[in-house]
Amino acid sequence: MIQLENVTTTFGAGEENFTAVNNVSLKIPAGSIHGIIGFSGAGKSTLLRNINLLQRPTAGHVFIGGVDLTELDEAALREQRRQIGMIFQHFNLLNNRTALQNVELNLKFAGVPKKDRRRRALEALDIVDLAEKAQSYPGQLSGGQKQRISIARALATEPKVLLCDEPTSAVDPRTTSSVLQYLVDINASLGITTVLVTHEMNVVKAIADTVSVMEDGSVVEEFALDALKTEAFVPGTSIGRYLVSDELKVARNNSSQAIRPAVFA
Ligand SMILES: Nc1ncnc2c1ncn2[C@@H]1O[C@H](COP(=O)(O)OP(=O)(O)OP(=O)(O)O)[C@@H](O)[C@H]1O
Repeated sequence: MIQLENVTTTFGAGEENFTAVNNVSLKIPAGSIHGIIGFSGAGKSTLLRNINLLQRPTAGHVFIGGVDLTELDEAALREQRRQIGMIFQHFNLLNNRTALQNVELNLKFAGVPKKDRRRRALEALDIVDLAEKAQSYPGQLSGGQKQRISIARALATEPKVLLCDEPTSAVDPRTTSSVLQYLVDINASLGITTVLVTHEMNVVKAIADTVSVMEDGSVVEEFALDALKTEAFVPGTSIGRYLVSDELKVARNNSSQAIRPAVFA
């Protein structure tokens, strides 16, 4: 179980300070998939990075499996972080290393003995069906393949928690489905608790069990995705209602006529 208790993250100091995450408390059951959704700037990525203390909260506590990460010294925190994998929107692969070397490097950072690294890296690449691309460099791979390599890199250390920061924002819709399918299959087969940040409700609807809606640094609403499937369910906040309605909202007004080039008149 992941438990956040009154987590606040403030950037800057004095009058220039800005609270990106404001007093968030959250419980995410072990083995579940939890979505964090909201508009740009809502504080989603900061909250996600609070979970592995990549961004240390200014206040509050982060428990994983009952251990309060905020109370640990650096050595103990490094140890705990081995249980937490992370994937990013832009993959964050090293371009001068092969897919295999990218995965192996993460195992090295995690303290896995050299003799075990190759086997474990290949096993992880196999989970995302990319063992045959082990010797390819990131520049030779598609966006979807790069994201699968980064999933393999995260999985290689056998984490209990997988943090995903906009994992499908940089890929096309078909590739989105494939990446999400891997995340769902991995969650089901390995029981990894998955937390996924996105601004797309479709992504949350496709794979999450529960969702937190964020606005201006706060979690304003939480609901189970099963509830969404019942016709009577309506989110309790206006942003929740906005996000679950899938329509693209684009305002057109008459003033746009005024800036039309004469050629279209
Ligand atoms: N290191 C930082 N220093 C100062 N301000 C920051 C820092 N990181 C984030 N912020 C600010 O905190 C707010 C929340 O940022 P965050 O990236 O968490 O939002 P988000 O919901 O993930 O947005 P997006 O969907 O655009 O990625 C933003 O206003 C951002 O400018």
